[in-house]
Amino acid sequence: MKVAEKFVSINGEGCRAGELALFIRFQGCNLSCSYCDTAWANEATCPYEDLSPAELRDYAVREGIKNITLTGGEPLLPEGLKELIGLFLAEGFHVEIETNGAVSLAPFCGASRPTFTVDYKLPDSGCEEAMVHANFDLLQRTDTVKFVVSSRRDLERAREVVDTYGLLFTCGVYVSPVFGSIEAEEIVEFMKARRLNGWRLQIQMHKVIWEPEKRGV
Ligand SMILES: C[S@@+](CC[C@H](N)C(=O)[O-])C[C@H]1O[C@@H](n2cnc3c(N)ncnc32)[C@H](O)[C@@H]1O
Ligand SMILES: Nc1nc2[nH]cc(C(=O)O)c2c(=O)[nH]1
Ligand code: SF4
Ligand SMILES: [Mg+2]
Repeated sequence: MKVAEKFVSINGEGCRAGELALFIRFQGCNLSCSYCDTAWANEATCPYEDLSPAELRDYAVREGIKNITLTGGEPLLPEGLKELIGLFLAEGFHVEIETNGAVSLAPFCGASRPTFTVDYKLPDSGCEEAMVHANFDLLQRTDTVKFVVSSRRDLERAREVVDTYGLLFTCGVYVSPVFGSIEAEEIVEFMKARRLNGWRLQIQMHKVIWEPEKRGV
């Protein structure tokens, strides 16, 4: 499996934000979002370590961090992912997957499954047409749909998607600014004006703690 970077940090996003997590970032992605902050990991020329699922399991056991976040790139693409998830779950790790909404979750939703944070790519990302809406039927209370917004237009579309698919009844709903593109205050005003109960604003904590471009944190 092509691993672009692996590191221990605090999780800057998601339902376990602020907790320690071990990150595995896979190389390669099937989308090209306008705002992607890890475009470097999507390049075919990006240096990577080639590690087997068993090697990654052994690495995680050595590190001794209970939360594992699989990200990328797009983490649902690499061959061997199902095996890797199985090995991590068998060791008792909490496995969270940050996925882009453009890959079916179905193969990874057996009896024992990871937690998913599914991005819904909004109009300003340029990738909305790739969204797999059937994924919404597979989500559980412990999963999250995350909307990364750049504009008022994105916010309006996020609201439409949440209502159309009844997301507040099935999973968590998070909204997060494209870093530097929209003021968090504008998102809060939108939430207040529309009385968006149950929505949760999230700021990428690692970009506040470290330089926004810093890797490995
Ligand atoms: C780099 S992506 C990797 C996982 C997967 N490809 C995805 O898009 O969910 C991890 C998370 O970072 C978010 N992200 C990427 N660039 C961002 C930016 N400039 N500002 C805020 N969030 C960003 C994505 O929307 C996604 O939720
Ligand atoms: N600290 C930290 N937390 C994160 N949570 C999700 C991340 C990601 O890039 O998917 C990320 C990341 O890159 N760094
Ligand atoms: S799907 Fe994720 S990794 Fe791929 S381009 Fe979009 S934000 Fe970047
Ligand atoms: Mg990131």
